[in-house]
Amino acid sequence: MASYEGDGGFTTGSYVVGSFPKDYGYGADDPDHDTIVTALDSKPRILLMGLRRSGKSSIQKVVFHKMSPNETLFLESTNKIVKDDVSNSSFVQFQIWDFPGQIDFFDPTFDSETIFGGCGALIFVIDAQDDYMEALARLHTTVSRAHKVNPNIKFEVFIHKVDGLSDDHKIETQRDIYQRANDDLADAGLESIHLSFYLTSIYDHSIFEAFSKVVQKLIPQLPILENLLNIFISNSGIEKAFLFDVVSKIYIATDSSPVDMQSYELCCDMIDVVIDVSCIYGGSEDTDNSAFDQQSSSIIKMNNATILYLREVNKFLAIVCIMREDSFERQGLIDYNFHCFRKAITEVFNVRHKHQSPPIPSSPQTNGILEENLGKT
Ligand SMILES: Nc1nc2c(ncn2[C@@H]2O[C@H](COP(=O)(O)OP(=O)(O)OP(=O)(O)O)[C@@H](O)[C@H]2O)c(=O)[nH]1
Repeated sequence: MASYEGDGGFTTGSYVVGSFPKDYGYGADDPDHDTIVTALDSKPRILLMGLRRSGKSSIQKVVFHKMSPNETLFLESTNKIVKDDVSNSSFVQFQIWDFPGQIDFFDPTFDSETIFGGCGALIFVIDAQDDYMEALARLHTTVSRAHKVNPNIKFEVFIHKVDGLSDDHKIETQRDIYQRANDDLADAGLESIHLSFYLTSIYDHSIFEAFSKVVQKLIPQLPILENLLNIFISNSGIEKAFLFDVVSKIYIATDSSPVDMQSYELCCDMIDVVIDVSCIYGGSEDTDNSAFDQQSSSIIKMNNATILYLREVNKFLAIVCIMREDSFERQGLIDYNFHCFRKAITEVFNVRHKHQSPPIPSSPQTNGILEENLGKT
């Protein structure tokens, strides 16, 4: 068990951005972890589709396997469906299926019932640096086919590789793709299908942010998590809090104040720093115990009177909070509230686990306990 309480030394602009170790150093088993692992037992699928070389495999490798963006240059073309179960290493209990670019829906061996049937979200990747007319035609075929089989699928369009475009060009491309894709659907009488669009690149945090939003739509407990985060931050003097899936750096929930990309990036960088420092200095030499566990926490003081505070929620989840330095003077209160928050989260997933059914839509009891406890401190 190790606890890293960093203090000072880090300033905005000078913090180290480390890479996540591939061999993630978790150790002692977390009692809550099994509950949470099985909580999302239905394991919906996320399908990654798009033309050849649009960047599907790169996205999957960068987000879930810590591959550095430059290494994706050497990825070979995918020739068959690659099914990746990320549930062993991540809170995100989904299977990601990476499809070859040249897949043919009219091939009799393509079993659309099975493929689209259990699918939660379909991510269609469009290479924004290339001519996208063919991709739009393929998007239309894919969406109409998938919707016919399973009308509950969420359709997510990643306008990808936007690192090569100027800001104006990005906006213009997004507008054009949005217009054309929706016009095609309207012409086919499918205007009821909703497409969500994201500008993404593996060379910055946009791909993690977009994936976060895709995953959040598939977490039935999201409104409760948001509610708990709102209560937690408003009673603790915290400005913003993200609940992170540590391995993928996807945020599975945040409070209801708007997300500003810079804050998200800062929190992602903090996770990298903490894991790197913990793995180097946190483990004890004579045991296999992990460097990073439930006791781990970190405080980074920035040179603009802002504090980043990270606490481990369980083996997969960490909360990262942003607050003013003076709010942190009451660290005892924040820590106490954090314990209430952690307990409430565990309860939320326990309910799901026990009843094997969707969670209670709002959880007045859980919130009540938390509020009461928060009030007492
Ligand atoms: N500039 C830029 N290049 C990217 C990005 N994402 C992926 N690439 C590059 O795009 C190329 C193709 O990526 P892949 O991930 O192999 O594409 P794919 O869609 O899986 O291709 P298939 O397996 O043939 O269907 C690689 O050289 C990647 O490095 C991005 O965000 N920006």
